[in-house]
Amino acid sequence: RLSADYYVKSCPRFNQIMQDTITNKQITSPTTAAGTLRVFFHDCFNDGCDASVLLSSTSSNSAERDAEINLSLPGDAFDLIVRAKTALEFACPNTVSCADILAVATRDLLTMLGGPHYTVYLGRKDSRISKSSLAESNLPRPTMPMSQLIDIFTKRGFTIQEMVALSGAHTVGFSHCKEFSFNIRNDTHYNPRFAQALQQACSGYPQNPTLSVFNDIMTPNKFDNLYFQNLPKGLGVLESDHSLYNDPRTRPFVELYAKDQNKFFQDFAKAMQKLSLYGIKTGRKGEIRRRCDAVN
Ligand code: HEM
Ligand SMILES: [Ca+2]
Ligand SMILES: [Ca+2]
Repeated sequence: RLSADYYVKSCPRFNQIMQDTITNKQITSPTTAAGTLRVFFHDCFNDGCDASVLLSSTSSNSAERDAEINLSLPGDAFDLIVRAKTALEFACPNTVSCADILAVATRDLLTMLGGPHYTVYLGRKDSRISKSSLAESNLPRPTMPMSQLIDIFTKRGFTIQEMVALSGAHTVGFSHCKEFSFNIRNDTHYNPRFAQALQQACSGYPQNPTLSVFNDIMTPNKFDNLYFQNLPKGLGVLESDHSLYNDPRTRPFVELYAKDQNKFFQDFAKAMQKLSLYGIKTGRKGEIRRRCDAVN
């Protein structure tokens, strides 16, 4: 039931409105792209790409967004979706789902950063449920052992290679100091000078929880394969980044993508397209929300 031109008749200006909104937002707030990519991932791994992550909590429900693991999702990503939805509701009311907006925004922002293009099939419906209690168990943590990380992906039908390709998303964006600081001193996988620099950058983090560092120190704002080239040099930020290189199950793919950016782009694009279809709701299993932060 999904199709690439799902809104051609019902909302002919869909692509144009998305493009305009995204370009404007990304130019004024350049951290939007990485933030949106992470929001999309966190939505999809929680019961599918159904915009459940966009719902706000109500007096009777604590929504995913308020789960501890999602508190660091940046406001700019949510703001982008609100802007796109507002413009789309004006042009074609009750037509475009928030889940489709998030999927297209993620793809278009990736392209703006220099990443690969892929077709996003459209026609997703929005969820009516969002539970903060489920978020923690569905999402990977940097402190999890590799077996558990692999489990989270394979349970959802993603191979180990697809997991590594998708982790290449850490070629852009930030990590807050609290996600890795406790670990720098004990983990021998860090390049010693890099460990020192990280410690310095994060020295004030208990008092200042907003302190953060780039995920890819070489090209933090460019979507490329430098993330994979960093890992063998001990220049990964999160413990899970280091593990991708240090675990024999994932290392071959890190080496492959470090050598061959085209292969990384091909595999990443395919895996993102697969992610964008994961657990989606169609027909009566969902709705077209009028506002992305509340059920109808
Ligand atoms: C393999 C398991 C993964 C773990 C343990 C993990 C963990 C994390 C953590 C802890 C952060 C820092 C967030 C912050 O402090 O604000 C982060 C950032 C990020 N992650 Fe992951 N992640 C994983 C996989 C993925 C995947 C599959 C994607 C997308 C396809 C992704 C996209 C991102 C992006 C884009 C950022 C930067 C966000 C920003 O700049 O606002 N991650 N990740
Ligand atoms: Ca979801
Ligand atoms: Ca990069």
